[in-house]
Amino acid sequence: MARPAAGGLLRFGFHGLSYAHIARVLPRLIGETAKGRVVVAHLGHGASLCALAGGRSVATTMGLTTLGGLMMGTRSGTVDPGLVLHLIQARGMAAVEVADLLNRRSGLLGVSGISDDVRVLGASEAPEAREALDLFAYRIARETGSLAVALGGLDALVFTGGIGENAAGIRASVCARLAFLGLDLDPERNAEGHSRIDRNGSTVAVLVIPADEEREIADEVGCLVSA
Ligand SMILES: Nc1ncnc2c1ncn2[C@@H]1O[C@H](COP(=O)(O)OP(=O)(O)O)[C@@H](O)[C@H]1O
Ligand SMILES: CC(=O)OP(=O)(O)O
Ligand SMILES: [Mg+2]
Repeated sequence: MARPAAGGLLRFGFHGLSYAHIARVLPRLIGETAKGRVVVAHLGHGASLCALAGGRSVATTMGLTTLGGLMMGTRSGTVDPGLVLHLIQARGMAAVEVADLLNRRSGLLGVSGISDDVRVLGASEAPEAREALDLFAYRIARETGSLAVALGGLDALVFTGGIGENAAGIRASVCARLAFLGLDLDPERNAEGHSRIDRNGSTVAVLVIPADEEREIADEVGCLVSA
């Protein structure tokens, strides 16, 4: 029997419509591999990862709120819980100020001090911009490693969302850090924006699939209407 959640609090995860769409289209793109161990990286203003086993979510990086997991445009992602206590107890910050700091003034914007937009940071020559993008890619790769443990390995990695679909440099930086898993990115296919961007012989398939949450909503409403 499932245990009742503490105070009704649940680990929700987010970007579910995006992940549902990927799980739906993946078999057409990679066949039987779609039934294996897949990590999907939804990288937009908000960013999260989802581990799919047999097409079903078994772990995600966001939890009760959209603050957890990856570093994002303006959100910190996971931090030491003691940091929050320190800011309140030792620095005298109000809870509302901490919430504003972690949600709206952290992430790519906070680290770079320049922008939350990957396009602006990619075009900047400031070392802080480079540092922010490197940290963003490092956090994605590190959390992908964590989800690979949850899955017991990795057969496919999918990039989606505005950054996942368009930022070839971020994809390359993430994939380089995951090469030890047997993931071999094809730099040309990645730069040219193909949907399949791993090299022949890569033990991990790497794909870029456009997010289509609207299509998922339409399909679900269609199912309800025709039921
Ligand atoms: N051509 C591009 N190159 C790099 N990054 C891009 C590009 N286009 C959009 N982005 C990034 O995508 C982000 C928005 O992603 P999107 O998935 O549209 O957001 P949302 O979470 O609001 O749906 C922007 O913050 C920007 O950093
Ligand atoms: C859940 C979430 O972070 O949404 P968005 O990516 O639209 O900010
Ligand atoms: Mg979106």
